[in-house]
Amino acid sequence: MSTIAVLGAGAWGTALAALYARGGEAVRLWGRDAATIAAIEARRENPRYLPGIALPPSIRPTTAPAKALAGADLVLLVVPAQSLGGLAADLAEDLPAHATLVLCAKGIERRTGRFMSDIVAEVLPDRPVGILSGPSFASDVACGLPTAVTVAAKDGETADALARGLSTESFRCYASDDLRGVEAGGALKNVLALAAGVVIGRSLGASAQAALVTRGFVELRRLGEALGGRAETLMGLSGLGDLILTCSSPQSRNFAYGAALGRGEDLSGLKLAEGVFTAAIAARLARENGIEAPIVETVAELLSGELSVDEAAQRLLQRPLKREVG
Ligand SMILES: NC(=O)c1ccc[n+]([C@@H]2O[C@H](COP(=O)([O-])OP(=O)(O)OC[C@H]3O[C@@H](n4cnc5c(N)ncnc54)[C@H](O)[C@@H]3O)[C@@H](O)[C@H]2O)c1
Ligand SMILES: O=P(O)(O)OC[C@H](O)CO
Repeated sequence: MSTIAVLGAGAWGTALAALYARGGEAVRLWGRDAATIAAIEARRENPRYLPGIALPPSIRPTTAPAKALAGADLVLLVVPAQSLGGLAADLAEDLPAHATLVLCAKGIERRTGRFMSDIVAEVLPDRPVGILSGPSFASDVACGLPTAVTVAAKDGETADALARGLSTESFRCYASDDLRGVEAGGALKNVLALAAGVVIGRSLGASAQAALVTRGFVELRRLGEALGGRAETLMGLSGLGDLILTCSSPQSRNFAYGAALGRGEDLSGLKLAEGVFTAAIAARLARENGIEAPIVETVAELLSGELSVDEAAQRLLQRPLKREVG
């Protein structure tokens, strides 16, 4: 049995806590929001982020980081990408020396262009670090529905050990030593899910959706490779797999955000959509690396208000014709 500290009591942190508590691990769940933690303690439910899903009684919720971290073998960092650097710095003193960190956010730090593993390597150097990414909606995982994801680490042995430690009967983890490929796939698919949502919200049709997702995948692969990932990783669960999931389901918050944008609705009050924070920095990284990424760039300009939805669609359709491959 492992002792697992889950840091971040939003939808994904709560789902992972439920998954591992049901699997018999000792799980502590830390959150900064006292009302959410109190509700989990009292009602065995996270009413704000995962309403209606019963949580195992063995989860130990807390607002005290030191309590969550004491004696933990595995520490799952499950806050949004833009908050990871601050959280890692705050927790440095309480982290057990031997604990392996598992980074669960999908994004790129917009101010610096750093991926999640870069942030942690700088703030908490010399720690064993893994990335967990792949097609996995929090509510599915919290309910025990099956899926498969990728767990990556810089070296294959650490990745294999993490994949064994993090797999359960319903949650199948494949190991990878391509850390950058796995985190690039997870971050970039969010930007493309926004675009797919816009297509559906603007009623442009299922044909346009399939075309956009296919060309979006070309961009994900090109840019992911330019940033250091491997093509076969980007074609795996954390790239193509998660792209398929989030570009086809309104259950995806990124897709839902794009759909609301496409319908011209008020966007305030929507749930976390990581692609909103990643789009501009991904477009900048593409430009800096000489990578053609018209969909990613168009999403960034749409979000910044430089383009309307109809102008964005026209711009993509009117690009010069070219060969599909090469
Ligand atoms: N929800 C999913 O289905 C899912 C699945 C896989 C990966 N992820 C990724 O996990 C990450 C977290 O997503 P989520 O769904 O849990 O989001 P969420 O909006 O449901 O919850 C975010 C949580 O982080 C907390 N938080 C935010 N900033 C913080 C800070 N500075 N310090 C401490 N806590 C902070 C919030 O209070 C909240 O509890 C994202 O990068 C997301 O892409 C989500
Ligand atoms: O709801 P989304 O769009 O953040 O997607 C959640 C997960 O990343 C799906 O794998």
